[in-house]
Amino acid sequence: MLRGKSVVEDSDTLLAKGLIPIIDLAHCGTEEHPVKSVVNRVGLQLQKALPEKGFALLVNHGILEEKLKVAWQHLDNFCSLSSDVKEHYINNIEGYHGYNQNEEENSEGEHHELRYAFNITTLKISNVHEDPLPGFEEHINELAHDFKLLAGFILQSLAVSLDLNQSFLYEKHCHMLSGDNESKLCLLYYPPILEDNEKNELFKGRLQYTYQKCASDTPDFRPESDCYKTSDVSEGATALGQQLYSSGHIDYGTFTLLAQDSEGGLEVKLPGSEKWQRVGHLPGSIFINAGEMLSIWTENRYPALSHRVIIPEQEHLRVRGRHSIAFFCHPDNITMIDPTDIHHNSSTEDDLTKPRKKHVKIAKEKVYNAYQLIKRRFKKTSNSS
Ligand SMILES: O=C(O)CCC(=O)C(=O)O
Ligand SMILES: [Fe+2]
Repeated sequence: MLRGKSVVEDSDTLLAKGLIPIIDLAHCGTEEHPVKSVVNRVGLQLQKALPEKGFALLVNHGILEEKLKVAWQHLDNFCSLSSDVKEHYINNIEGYHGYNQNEEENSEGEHHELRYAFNITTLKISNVHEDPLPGFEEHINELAHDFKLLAGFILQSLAVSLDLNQSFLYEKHCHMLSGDNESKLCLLYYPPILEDNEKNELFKGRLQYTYQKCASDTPDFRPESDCYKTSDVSEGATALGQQLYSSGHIDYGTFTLLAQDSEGGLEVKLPGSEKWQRVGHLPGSIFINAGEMLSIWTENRYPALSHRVIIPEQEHLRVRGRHSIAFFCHPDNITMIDPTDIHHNSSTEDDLTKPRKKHVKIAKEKVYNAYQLIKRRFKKTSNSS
């Protein structure tokens, strides 16, 4: 048994309690012709969901579950390649594109993968050889494109939700997956956690899924020190965090879209709360959460969601590991993340009646562009770890 285990019943999840905003994207149109009424309705739903919960579940988003499953199958095939073949895909050549090696040595000098991550940062690069992985590149590129389109739609609704011109945010993210923009699609596989064998116990002790070095050869902008927060330690996670796949963190972009293959222990802290709560799994849905840049842009009107992934208590879930796909939506690098932009471009009554003093105060604060914010965050993270 894993130490400190506390079984969360299915009925204990936010989903089962009916506390998750579910946003239906059916009939939303195409990228060139989004259906205005759906854009507006989704905008209204985001306007309520993001301040209150920091996240929502998207359904009927147009990305077929089958397509996600095929991507995970491809990732599994990739993971089972020998280390020397995998090495060809390590992402140190073209920025962060490609395979993120993340292995840890146990006390006997054996290497174990903690998390496999394959990133798609641009749709142009062709660094996946067809040979050992037929169809892999075509499939993941198509999937990355689908996520980009979905993000594009959400950006338009998000702008509407902030009383901005519909294209305001969309235009500031127009280089997603094409350079000068830190957005990426990340295919993730966390190998199963086995237990009850002495060696493995030792391995688990060093496992440090909490201490996510998952992108150790690339900037992983998450606050690593978070894994030692007492709130992570409470409610079933041990001090070393053996029960966490991913420690408590916020994402740094505008928002993240996350698909999961099953109930894999995703937990969130609702805005204003210090309590970790299990989300629950709605098959086929995509989880959307606000990132740090959106919270800066909106002066915390849409707070960045704290989340983590805990290793499921249920043996049958644990032994099959976890697959997920995250699309980190970032503004173009040169975009100034300036809250006054949102004020100036919006025309709500509230905005018009806001005291002038407030604007003066905002104007005085230093404004960074998206790239500078990422660098600053990275610097902070590496200083604290
Ligand atoms: O793997 C997951 O499902 C979550 C990953 C995550 O939150 C992240 O990489 O930022
Ligand atoms: Fe995250």
